Amino acid sequence: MASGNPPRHTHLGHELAIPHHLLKSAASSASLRSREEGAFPSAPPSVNMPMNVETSMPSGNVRVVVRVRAFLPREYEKDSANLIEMNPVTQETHLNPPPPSALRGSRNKILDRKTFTFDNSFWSIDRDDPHYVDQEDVYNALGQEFLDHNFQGYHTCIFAYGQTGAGKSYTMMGTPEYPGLIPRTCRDLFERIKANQNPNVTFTVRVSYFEVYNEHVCDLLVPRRETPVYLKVRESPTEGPYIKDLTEVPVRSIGEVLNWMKLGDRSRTTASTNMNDTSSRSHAVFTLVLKQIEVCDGDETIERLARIRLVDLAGSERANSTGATGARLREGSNINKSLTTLGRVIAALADQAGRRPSGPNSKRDVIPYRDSILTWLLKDSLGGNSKTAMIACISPTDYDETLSTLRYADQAKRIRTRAVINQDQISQAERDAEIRNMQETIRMLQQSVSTASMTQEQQRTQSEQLELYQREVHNMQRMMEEAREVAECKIKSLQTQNEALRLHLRLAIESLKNPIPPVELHDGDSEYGSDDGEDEEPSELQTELRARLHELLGDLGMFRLNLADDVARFCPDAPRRDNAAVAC
Ligand SMILES: Nc1ncnc2c1ncn2[C@@H]1O[C@H](COP(=O)(O)OP(=O)(O)OP(=O)(O)O)[C@@H](O)[C@H]1O
Repeated sequence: MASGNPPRHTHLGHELAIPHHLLKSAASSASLRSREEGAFPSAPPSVNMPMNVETSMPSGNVRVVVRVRAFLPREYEKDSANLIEMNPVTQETHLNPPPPSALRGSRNKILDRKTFTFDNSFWSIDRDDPHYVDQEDVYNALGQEFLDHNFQGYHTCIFAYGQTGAGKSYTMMGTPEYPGLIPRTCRDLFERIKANQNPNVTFTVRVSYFEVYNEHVCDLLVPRRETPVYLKVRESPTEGPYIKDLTEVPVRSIGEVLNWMKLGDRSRTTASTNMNDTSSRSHAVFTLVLKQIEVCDGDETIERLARIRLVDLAGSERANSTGATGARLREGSNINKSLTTLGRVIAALADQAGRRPSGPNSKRDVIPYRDSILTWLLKDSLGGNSKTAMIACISPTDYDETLSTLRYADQAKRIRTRAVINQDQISQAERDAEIRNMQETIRMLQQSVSTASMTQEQQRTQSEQLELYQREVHNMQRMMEEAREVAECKIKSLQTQNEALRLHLRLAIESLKNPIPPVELHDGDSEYGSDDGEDEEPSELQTELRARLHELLGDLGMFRLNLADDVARFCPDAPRRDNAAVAC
């Protein structure tokens, strides 16, 4: 939108031409300006980030890991066989066919041993195994690296996929005893912020939490009501799909995030099925937005923005194994519908990535994001501006479901996203001007909506347009507010420094007017010393006091030298004194 002919907005059956500069500013303001991946040489030293961010993720590809969970009591009871093998060196995952005794009577298809290779194969079956991967290991292998990307200004998304009861919620959320990736990410985020040494950088964190249940979006950070409130999904040309009126709360500590997380978890839709006592019946999306504002010289600020999206999908399931009927069955079919759409989106993206780079006129496939709310909301994470990872969770005992999950994951490996650093460097004056331009655009749109007899369709389009602009202005105002707060802090600290300098100078001038006479210290000169102490050893206290006195006199000498320097710098007309004379 920023170049070429200005797009025209339909108005009253004619076209309403919005001045080009207004459109340009509106388009560029809502999303932070981005740099191409790799263009940003290294993280600023202010951010607690390894200088050499080591990444095993090939540039742009979705990172795919697989995790096999421990046996559950019901699997022990049935004496189920373990079908999974993993090679910690090659990261291969092997799926073996079940023993003939475990095959259902009618089954006559021959099952093969299947092998897949992922970025990581996490073995979480037996805690006593030397290669056992616990919650911390998963975080260290994946979460840490993704948080590094966030501090660099990249959006990221980690989502857990797998059949019901395969360990998605355990991996993402975990238990109080074994916290998962989400609480660990939050903790590490605040620890890194606390460790930041650069006083010019300030951090703000906001959190939101929603679920997609039966193709409806519910805000998990507002208390549940009798009649559920469903939120609408909208799409902005600059931000992509977003949820209108979703609660986003600022958080200042890990304690605050955990409280919100608990509140959200209590509102989440879960139910007991044959496969899982606390089965998630919805897709839950936990999002943190990290903003870093660095105040530079003048009124310029650099802002880096990262969205950290952590998704616990509902489990894919077969109706006969979950034993679902009624509402559970309807939930299940909706869950499967959105997961099937997710599968189609992944397949289309993988297919697109597998083809040779297309020429300027070649047609790109339409990716069916809009076929489900889940895929529409994850559009950016799956095929856009995000570094993305998929954790495929598998059970060690179910051949068919595990094979389907592994195939899904294998396809996801081929997807390439286009992550960019979301960074904006702009002065307050420029931003003020942009806001004024956008407000002007809104005023024109308001006029066009209210003045004339438009068809309902035109009115709807105009209103949507208006809503988008208003959201953009709101975002800009919030950014300005944050930048202003940071600048005010900086000004306060400069004022304090200024005060200190003034005091220093006043002392300097006073010292010039009333010079302190040089003091000479002789070893015997102390009210604590002895007069005839020639042959008497000084006490420990005396030695200590003498040393301290020497130290103080040394400091005094330095102080006087500094004063003389300051006087020479700040009061060049004052009578000059010999430095050597003022120093002791
Ligand atoms: N790595 C693991 N180690 C030990 N127990 C695990 C592990 N992963 C999962 N579990 C246990 O397995 C059970 C099912 O796990 P979880 O609820 O995470 O599955 P899920 O994939 O989220 O299922 P659903 O899709 O139905 O919500 C839980 O009792 C959980 O504690």
